[in-house]
Amino acid sequence: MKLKFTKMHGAGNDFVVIDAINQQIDFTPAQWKALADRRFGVGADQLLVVEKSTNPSCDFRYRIFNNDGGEVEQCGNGARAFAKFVAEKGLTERRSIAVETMSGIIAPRLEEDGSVTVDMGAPVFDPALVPFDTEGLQGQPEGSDTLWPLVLELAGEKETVPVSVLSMGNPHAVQVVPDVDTAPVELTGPLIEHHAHFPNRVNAGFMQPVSRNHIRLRVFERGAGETLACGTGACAAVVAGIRRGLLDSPVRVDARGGELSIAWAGEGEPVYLTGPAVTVFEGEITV
Ligand SMILES: N[C@@H](CCC[C@H](N)C(=O)O)C(=O)O
Repeated sequence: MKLKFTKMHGAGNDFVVIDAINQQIDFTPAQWKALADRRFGVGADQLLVVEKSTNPSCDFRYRIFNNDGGEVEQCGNGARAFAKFVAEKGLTERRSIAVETMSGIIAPRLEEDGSVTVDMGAPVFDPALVPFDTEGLQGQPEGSDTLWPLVLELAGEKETVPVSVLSMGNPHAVQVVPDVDTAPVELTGPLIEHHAHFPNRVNAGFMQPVSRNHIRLRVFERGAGETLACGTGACAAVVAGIRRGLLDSPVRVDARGGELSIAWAGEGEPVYLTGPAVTVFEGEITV
C-alpha cells in the first residue's frame, strides 16, 4: 500500500506523522521499525498516529511508536507536532484540543506565535505506577523529592547514581550532572534504560541546572536512544528539579535541538510544555 505521511520535528525530536482517520493502518512492530529506520525507511525518533477517539470528550486519539517499533504511552514534543498536524490538515478548526493517549488525556493549544503549549497532566511519583521496583533500595529525601540510588555496572566497577523517578505518563529517571556536554549519556543511558528496577524500561535524563529558571538537558530515550530533545523528559527534569529545591517555575530547558519552556505549580497540578512544532516535508512511501 501507499502510505501518506508528514515529516515533522519539535526542537529536533523528529517524527513521521500519519493520518489514520483517512488511511487504513494496521502495522506490526517490525513495520513501524522499518518506517522509522534512517537508512532504509523515512527515519524518525517516533511515529505518531492520528486516530478518531471513542471518548466523547476528546477530539482525537494519539498513538506513539518509538523507532524500535514499540508502542508507548506518551510523547510531549510529539503532542505539539500532533496539534500542528491536525490544524494544518484541516482535521479540526479548534486551536485547543483534547487528545486521548494511552496514559490519559492531554490538551495541546496552538499559540499566536506559532509555538504550541501542551497541558501534559500531573506528574506521578508513586513508584508502583511509574513502574519502578524499589525492593532493596533505600530512598534518600531531598526537598520533597526522593532520590533513589541506582547501581550501574561499568566495566566491572559499580557506580551509584542518585535519580529522581517519576512518570509523565511514561517513565523517567532524572539525574543532576555538572555539565551535560561531558555527561556519560551514551555510556550510562542504555544501562539506566534497561536497569532491572524498571520493568518497562525507562527514559534517562541528564540535567545541568544553570540557574533557578534555566537548565540544560540531554535525554537517552527508551526505545529511541539519545534524541535532540525530549518533551516529557523536559517536564520530568523540571518537576524533579523543583521538588529537589533546585528550580522555580517557569524553567527554560535548553536541549541540543532547541529550547522548551516548562511551567509547573506543584503537587497535583498539570505540567505545561511550550515549544516549537515544525513541518519539514510531506511524503508517500510504499509499505
Ligand atoms: N520524545 C518523546 C518521548 C517519546 C517516548 C519515550 N521514548 C518513551 O519510550 O517513553 C517526548 O518528547 O516526550
